[in-house]
Amino acid sequence: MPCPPRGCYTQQMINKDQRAGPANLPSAVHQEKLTLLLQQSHIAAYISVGVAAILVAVLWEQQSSDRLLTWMGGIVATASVRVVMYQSFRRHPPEVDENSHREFIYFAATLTYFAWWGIGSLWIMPKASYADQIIVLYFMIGLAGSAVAVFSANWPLQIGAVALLLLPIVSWFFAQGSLPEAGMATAGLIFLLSATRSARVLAGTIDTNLRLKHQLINANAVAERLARVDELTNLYNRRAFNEYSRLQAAQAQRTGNPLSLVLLDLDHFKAVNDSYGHAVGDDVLQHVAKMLRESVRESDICGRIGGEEFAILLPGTSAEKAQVVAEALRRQLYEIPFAFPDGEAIIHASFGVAQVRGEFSDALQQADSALYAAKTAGRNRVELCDNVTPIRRPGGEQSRR
Ligand SMILES: Nc1nc2c(ncn2[C@@H]2O[C@H](COP(=O)(O)OP(=O)(O)OP(=O)(O)O)[C@@H](O)[C@H]2O)c(=O)[nH]1
Repeated sequence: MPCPPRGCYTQQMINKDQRAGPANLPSAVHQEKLTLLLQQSHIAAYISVGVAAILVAVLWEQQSSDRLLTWMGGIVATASVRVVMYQSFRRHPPEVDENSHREFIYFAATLTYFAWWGIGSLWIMPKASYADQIIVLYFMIGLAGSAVAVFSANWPLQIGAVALLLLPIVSWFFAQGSLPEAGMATAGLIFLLSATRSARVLAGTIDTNLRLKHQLINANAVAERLARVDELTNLYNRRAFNEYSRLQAAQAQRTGNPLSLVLLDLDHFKAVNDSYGHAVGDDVLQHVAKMLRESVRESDICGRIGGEEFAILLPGTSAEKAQVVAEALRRQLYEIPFAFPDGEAIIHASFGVAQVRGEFSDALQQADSALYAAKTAGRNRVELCDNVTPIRRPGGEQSRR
């Protein structure tokens, strides 16, 4: 089947739309937050390994090299888990609606990384000098600040990272009991509380923005669908059918492949509405649409182009073959009675067939003439345009809508 134009619905897409509906909003937002988080945090993992190396260099003279290198090894190992997991997410992104255990492992690895930083900082901090303690506290506060920004898409991870980084060192300072250390502890605590508050505000703002974004995406998808699909029958509406058919006609002219058009109009449909009411009339239209959808090829395009008028475009099909298809549809409709409230009755339709040989509008007029000929010849029959003298309906094509 030739590729449909961009933004144009194919029948398969319409069928898929019917099944899928708009994306699940909470899942779509969750997935986007996860993507945002992963994108930011894997670069942050490299940066924080660099920062750890600087801290090791700064403390090299004051602390045992074994201890510093062991701590650095732990930082590299836990950061590597985050990077490897990021690569795995990149290669196999989680589906919307998937409840991913990988996500849990990633969160656990990230929190372990920050716990290693937070608890390890006490282990590598030279306890004898205030200057060294301030240096370590400075590094921890800086890292906590960047964690607020990096994990802004996930509030629990933000708070977890900041708490794991700062709580051990702040508690240790408080436990020392001296005034300078209590001052450093208080400064760290104030930073911890303000970072927690900022984290919450930032995460809330991101959540609201993503929700609005996905609501807009869903609303656009629904509007796009409504503009092209007939709500009652889920077939193409007239505008979309014509648009698609014009493109197919141009393509058929280029490739030389045959293309045909079948129009069908239910017979005496007014009587159905008058006898059973509009709601039953709608049921009949849906019944016919379902039959058409299920009977034609996947590559054929069905549309409801008027009240009780349908059209089918058949790529790769000559008028003679389209006439056979139309005849089969006519018989199928005629042979399967419709269950009306007071019993079964036959629904039938008249068909007009034409081959699209140039402009689609010409073929539409020819098929319409053939359809009119089928109506005037007694209804419930198929006419091929080549067999009928072109007839303009009284009042022209417009008068039927
Ligand atoms: N239930 C329902 N009826 C519709 C809809 N659109 C158009 N109609 C009705 O379709 C009927 C068309 O009537 P006519 O144009 O006289 O055609 P007909 O009765 O089928 O007669 P022939 O085509 O000459 O066989 C009218 O009663 C319209 O109200 C719709 O969406 N739902």
